Amino acid sequence: MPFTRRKIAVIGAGFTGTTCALMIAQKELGDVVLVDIPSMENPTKGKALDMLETSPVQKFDSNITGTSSYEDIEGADLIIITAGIPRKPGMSRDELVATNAKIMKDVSEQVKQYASESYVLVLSNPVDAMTYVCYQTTGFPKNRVIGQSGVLDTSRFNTFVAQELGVSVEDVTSFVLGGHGDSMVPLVRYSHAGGIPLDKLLPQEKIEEIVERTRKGGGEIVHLLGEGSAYYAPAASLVLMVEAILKDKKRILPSIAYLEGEYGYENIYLGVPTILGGNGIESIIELPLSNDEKGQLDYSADAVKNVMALVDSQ
Ligand SMILES: NC(=O)C1=CN([C@@H]2O[C@H](COP(=O)(O)OP(=O)(O)OC[C@H]3O[C@@H](n4cnc5c(N)ncnc54)[C@H](O)[C@@H]3O)[C@@H](O)[C@H]2O)C=CC1
Ligand SMILES: O=C([O-])CC(=O)C(=O)O
Repeated sequence: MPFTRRKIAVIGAGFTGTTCALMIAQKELGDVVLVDIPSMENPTKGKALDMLETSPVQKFDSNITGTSSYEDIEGADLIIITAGIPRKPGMSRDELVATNAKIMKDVSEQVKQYASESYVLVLSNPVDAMTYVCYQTTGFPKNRVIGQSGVLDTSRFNTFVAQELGVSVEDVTSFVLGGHGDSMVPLVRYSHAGGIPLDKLLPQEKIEEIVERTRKGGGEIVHLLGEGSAYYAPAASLVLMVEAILKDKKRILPSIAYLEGEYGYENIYLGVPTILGGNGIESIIELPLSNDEKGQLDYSADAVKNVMALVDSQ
């Protein structure tokens, strides 16, 4: 059998979707099909063509097409769902739940119909609950329905740490657990720069400032933009996860995963450390947590459960 190219569908051709599509093509991870609603068909085709026309300059051979027809995602290996509305300044992500749950359900039905073997990465907010909607609607196994939050939240944390220390971002590693909201749990105890624990390098109050800024990192960008929300770092985070899966890299990355007993939680999608590889979420890593860390994670899990209950009651 000849080798074939990977097919990656990006649903939602807005800021995050298009940025992600271009990054995927630049890395030649596969051919990209960008999908949006019928009234956006021409702009979606136009964005795809414009991106494709960068390929001779940027030297990539991935194809990029735009469509509003779900038949075009037929047989996709991987689906990225960014469809939905972003929040406005002053809003929480959870306030998007009613509108975006409907969109997520519609999109997930199409994914189930046309790409039943695909791996799905969800970005739309409130992302923990939207990943749950996608899981329920597609009926796909839990290792194939994955949400993105922790790679982005960790990237923000690492950015602030590197800035504060005046060192390379490449040397900073950390973990952020929990829901993608202001109650997320940056795990300072598991954060290092050059292998040195963070609390040996920065005073406690500086670390607390960074934790707080990370928790509100999405809101900081929403406020600065005035309209819409972050898209460069979210798209880059998605692409890291795409690469981990399509190249079977077995990366240790935070993912929003369906928990069935891990960390003491049942039937909830929550951000936890995972091994991401060719089979999606291949396993969940259970880190030992202090009482304080577990208390913070419980609080965050409760916040996610409340939003999941809203989608269950819709
Ligand atoms: N989980 C995370 O870390 C992050 C989540 N987000 C979320 O991602 C979502 C998208 O954000 P942006 O791309 O900035 O928004 P955007 O408004 O630029 O793009 C969303 C696109 O979805 C499309 N859309 C709406 N309904 C659709 C449907 N039924 N089928 C296909 N497409 C549909 C819209 O026409 C629009 O083009 C938002 O909900 C935002 O809050 C954004 C950044 C980070
Ligand atoms: O803040 C938002 O609404 C978008 C998002 O999830 C993020 O940038 O973390």
